[in-house]
Amino acid sequence: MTLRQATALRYQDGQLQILDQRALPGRQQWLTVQSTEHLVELIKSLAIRGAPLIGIAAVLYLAVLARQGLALEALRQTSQVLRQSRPTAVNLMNLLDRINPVLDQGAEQVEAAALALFDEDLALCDAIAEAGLPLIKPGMRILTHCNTGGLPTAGRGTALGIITRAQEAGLGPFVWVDETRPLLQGARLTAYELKAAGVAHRLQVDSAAASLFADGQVDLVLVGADRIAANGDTANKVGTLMLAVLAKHYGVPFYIAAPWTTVDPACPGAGAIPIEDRDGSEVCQLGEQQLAPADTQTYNPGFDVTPADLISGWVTDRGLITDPGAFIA
Ligand SMILES: CSC[C@H]1O[C@H](OP(=O)(O)O)[C@H](O)[C@@H]1O
Repeated sequence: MTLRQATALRYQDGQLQILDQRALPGRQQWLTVQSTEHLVELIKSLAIRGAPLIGIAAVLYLAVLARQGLALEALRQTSQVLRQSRPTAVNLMNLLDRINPVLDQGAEQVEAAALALFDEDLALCDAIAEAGLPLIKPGMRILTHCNTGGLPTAGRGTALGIITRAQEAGLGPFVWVDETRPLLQGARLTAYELKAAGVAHRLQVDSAAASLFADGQVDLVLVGADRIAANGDTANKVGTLMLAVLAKHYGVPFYIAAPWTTVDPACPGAGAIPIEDRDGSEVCQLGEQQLAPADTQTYNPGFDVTPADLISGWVTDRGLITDPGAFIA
């Protein structure tokens, strides 16, 4: 049985479908991946998004091509093309590195390897939720950024997976949701997921976070990651570093939640993490509405890097890590 169903991805018998996250929360639009070029466009445009899910979509699409009988050299070239689709989230590279060695072993082996990577991420999400649960005290007010639930993973998510696990445990967490400009993953996706999970939350513009800290309204910051370097420096959605500095200043614990597939032991630290420089139209427009003159020069990094010394700990599938030395190979 090859069916695999995640919140935003479905694979069965050589067909890969994705829930277009650009259309959420207004429209539930499922798309069938038509070609490598189509998949790259879906990843680049964040129809498919989230460090774990990008990698899972890539390896499952190699299974689609292998079942179609694509030649080995073409499979290898496709793997290289997919590797370039988004440079920061290392899960993509880590998962491709794990399926590349079996590309010459036939469609059945390629598909089995891809499905195993899907199943692994689902289990990693559950392990992260259990490892993070002890951090959550009853009624805790948690601030989160971007979106880290079931939408960007094969399972229940990373940071949001811990929060919904705490909800299931009756701890009644409250979540401050950063809207997360410019693509609004918080407003569009995290609020959508928390509402579905019955978790109390309020949405704020990113720049309102500072006053929440100043007013003593935040007990914990819990966010995801796209790449954890060997020294613990951690890349995540732009705006995360600002929260880490605020948390340090106001004495609030700041935790990262991520599977070990987000760790890059070959990356020495912040300066070596490639940060995606995204199109300025994302800043100058809001959907079809022009906010700034179209030719306005912009600065639109997709991510920023929080230095390890601003991070209280990393919740991973291998447990709660507080020593950044744990990420060295
Ligand atoms: C569990 S998703 C991890 C990570 O990915 C998101 O980035 P994007 O929405 O650009 O794919 C965000 O940085 C999350 O924290």
